[in-house]
Amino acid sequence: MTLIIKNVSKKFNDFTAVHDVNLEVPKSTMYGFLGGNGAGKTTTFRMILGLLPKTTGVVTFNDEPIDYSMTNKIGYLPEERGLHPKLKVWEQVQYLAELKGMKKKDIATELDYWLKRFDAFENKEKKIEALSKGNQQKVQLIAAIIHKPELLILDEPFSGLDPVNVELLKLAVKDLKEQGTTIIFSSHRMEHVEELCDYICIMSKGKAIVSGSLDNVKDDFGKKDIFIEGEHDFEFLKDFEGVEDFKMTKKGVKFTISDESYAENIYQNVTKLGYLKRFQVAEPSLNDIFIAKVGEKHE
Ligand SMILES: Nc1ncnc2c1ncn2[C@@H]1O[C@H](COP(=O)(O)OP(=O)(O)OP(=O)(O)O)[C@@H](O)[C@H]1O
Repeated sequence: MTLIIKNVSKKFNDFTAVHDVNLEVPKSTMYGFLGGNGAGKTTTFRMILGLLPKTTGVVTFNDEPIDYSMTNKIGYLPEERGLHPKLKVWEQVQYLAELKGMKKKDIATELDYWLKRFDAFENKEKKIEALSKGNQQKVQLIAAIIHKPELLILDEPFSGLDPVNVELLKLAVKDLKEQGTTIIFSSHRMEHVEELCDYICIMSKGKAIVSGSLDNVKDDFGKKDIFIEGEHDFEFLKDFEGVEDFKMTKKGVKFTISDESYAENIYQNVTKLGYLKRFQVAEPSLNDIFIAKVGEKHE
């Protein structure tokens, strides 16, 4: 395991913002953090980075505690974007990259590469304050990745980006992962996490209530979605054993079964009706899991 988070907790006065979080993040994987507002994601990230005093627990990266000596190996996109409004884009990135130990010549080459890749090369000479919010975010993101970090932590990297830029960013993080970077990011958008991540953690009220590989999380959840489409009345399926969350759709029905073993009986009954355009047993979506888990009580 590259990053190990053991028994990590943080209190702000009497309020427990993060409670006993334990996670293992393998090298060169993407780990997605989901959770409602105030769930504890940013606090966890800040603890991983050693930015919060008076925390309990242990965080190691490649078997060493994370401290200042590791700064060149780590990239961080904080939730609160912190760029200097009066600096030009290249000056800002150069300043931050030099702090990470890069040489001016390498910074210039890498900056041009990333600005072009993020379709923002024309902003190189502009002041930060003259850029839109999304374009400022791209600059901060470049500053987080320009030194090719081994560990990259991105706090809501997709927020505020238009769909074209979301795609550019997705491709970039996928490439970084392929090249060996271990990436953690938070998002409120389930579909981004579902598409990109090998591992997920759902936080609720400071606790990691679900964590592990996406496949295991889906298997453990157990439930499956069934989609049926055709020109028949499917209403009778509502009363079948194991059927939950029954919903009529424009083309048929969608519901959940509490275990895949219920699918066969449903299939046999529904095929008696005649031609079907669709009968699909699908993995639960992350959205289904999130709603089911975060909706439950976690004491
Ligand atoms: N410096 C602080 N002092 C007091 N309370 C804090 C501090 N920082 C965070 N908190 C509290 O800790 C809890 C967790 O906050 P955190 O920012 O980690 O949540 P989050 O999951 O990142 O939320 P969001 O999705 O809204 O960004 C919240 O209730 C927040 O108000």
